[in-house]
Amino acid sequence: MARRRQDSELDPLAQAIAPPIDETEEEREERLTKEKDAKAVSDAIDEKIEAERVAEKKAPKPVKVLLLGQSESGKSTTLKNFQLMYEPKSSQFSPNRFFRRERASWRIVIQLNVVRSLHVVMDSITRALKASHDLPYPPTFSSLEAVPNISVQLLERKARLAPLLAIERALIQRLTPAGSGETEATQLRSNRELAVNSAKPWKTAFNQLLNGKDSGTSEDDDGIDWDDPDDPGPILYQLSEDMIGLWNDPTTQKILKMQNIRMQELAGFFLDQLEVVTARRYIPTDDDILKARLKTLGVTEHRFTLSGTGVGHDWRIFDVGGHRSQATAWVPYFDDMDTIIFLAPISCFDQTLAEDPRMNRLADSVGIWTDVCRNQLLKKTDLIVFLNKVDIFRTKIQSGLRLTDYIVSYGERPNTFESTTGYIRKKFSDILKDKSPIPRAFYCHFTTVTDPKSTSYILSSLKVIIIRGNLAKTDLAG
Ligand SMILES: Nc1nc2c(ncn2[C@@H]2O[C@H](COP(=O)(O)OP(=O)(O)OP(=O)(O)O)[C@@H](O)[C@H]2O)c(=O)[nH]1
Ligand SMILES: [Mg+2]
Repeated sequence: MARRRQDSELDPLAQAIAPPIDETEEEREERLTKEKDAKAVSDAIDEKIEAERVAEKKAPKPVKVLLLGQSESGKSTTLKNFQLMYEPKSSQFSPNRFFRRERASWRIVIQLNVVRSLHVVMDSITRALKASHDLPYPPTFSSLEAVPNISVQLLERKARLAPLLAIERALIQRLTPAGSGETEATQLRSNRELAVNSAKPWKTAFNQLLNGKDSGTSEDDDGIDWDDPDDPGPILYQLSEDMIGLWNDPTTQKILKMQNIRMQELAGFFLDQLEVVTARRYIPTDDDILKARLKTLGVTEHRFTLSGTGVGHDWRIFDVGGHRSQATAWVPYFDDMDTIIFLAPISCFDQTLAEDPRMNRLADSVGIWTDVCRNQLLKKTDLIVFLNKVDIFRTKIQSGLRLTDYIVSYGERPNTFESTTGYIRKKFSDILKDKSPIPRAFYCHFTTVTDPKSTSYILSSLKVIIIRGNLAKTDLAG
């Protein structure tokens, strides 16, 4: 006792926990009981931590899937399909209501898509006008005689649509409000496309700023503030008739055709639904949200719980920006993926890259695929190819566009849908066979990821393959 007192005099910690010198027998009893209780609590916590550690070790490892492919290949749209299928629904009576909380944000994106499309159309009319006034001749025109007569009525419509420019600016500001942390991460590219860094929860930030709350918390709350004085919806509604008239005017269609502009193939095409999307109380449907275009910057991780082999699995899906400089730059960071879903938009066989007009967009996709296949870091990763935008591809082939005019190696083969798609599929399969450091199975699907029905069917069928691959790797590691 005397010795401990000596120690406690020297050591402040020992002093703090040492029993009082004049402790009575009763106080001692009480102190010992308290200490016993405290130890029991501490032991229980230790046991719980150990049990959790053991359970975590036993649980299947999270399934990691990376979406890869050039810009506009459909990565974010594929992710939206996963969200539609697997994120918790608000109730079993309102299936596919996942996007409910985000509808206000997607409405703005769709409005921006509409306004951008109209600017493309209006710019084409301006070019046609310049040509008809004998101004410097645009290279897209084959001859002066080809300039159609532009009616006064069409010109008046176009003039009445001038406010669209201001609306576009307002919409961009709404998507990137000051304080959302988005402004510095958001870029307006040279082609006027808005890109948002998806690593930041832009939709939540936007909704909160818009409504002062996390919107859409009740079942019938769509998160849209219909009385918001800054909402461009009412002006778009007022301009609706002119937008529809301008788009449907045969002269407009002729001008677009002559300038080789196919609006239907551009990302975020809503011009055939103008009446619906500019309606007073327009709320985007799930299909509309799948079609809405917002370019991705950076990388984002999404988590889902999926069951596939009877066990609940934690899935992590990574969506990355596919801008040319980014597409393969991601690869070194993703060497621990179980599966890569590689998206190749096959409909772009007749397009060149904006950044490099000498490069065919489909050839670019094939180039990225080759890099992925031969990459040593990814040799244990399962690869699944989505040959995407088959709907547009089919239309092009059926309208007489010849694959061989753009892909010379196609040669004299018949220009049918079956033959052309078969050729492209084989090309991707051969590259995997030739370039992969170790033999790997070739999984390939023709997809239209804007169609949620067929896509959910494909994703369900892939689920088991992906989980199986993940389990095999876990077994090998263990
Ligand atoms: N018609 C059609 N449109 C598609 C298809 N897949 C995607 N789209 C549209 O193409 C546009 C681009 O798709 P995204 O999913 O944003 O492309 P992304 O690969 O994420 O592009 P980045 O974010 O720039 O890398 C969107 O407007 C989609 O709605 C398809 O199969 N058919
Ligand atoms: Mg994207």
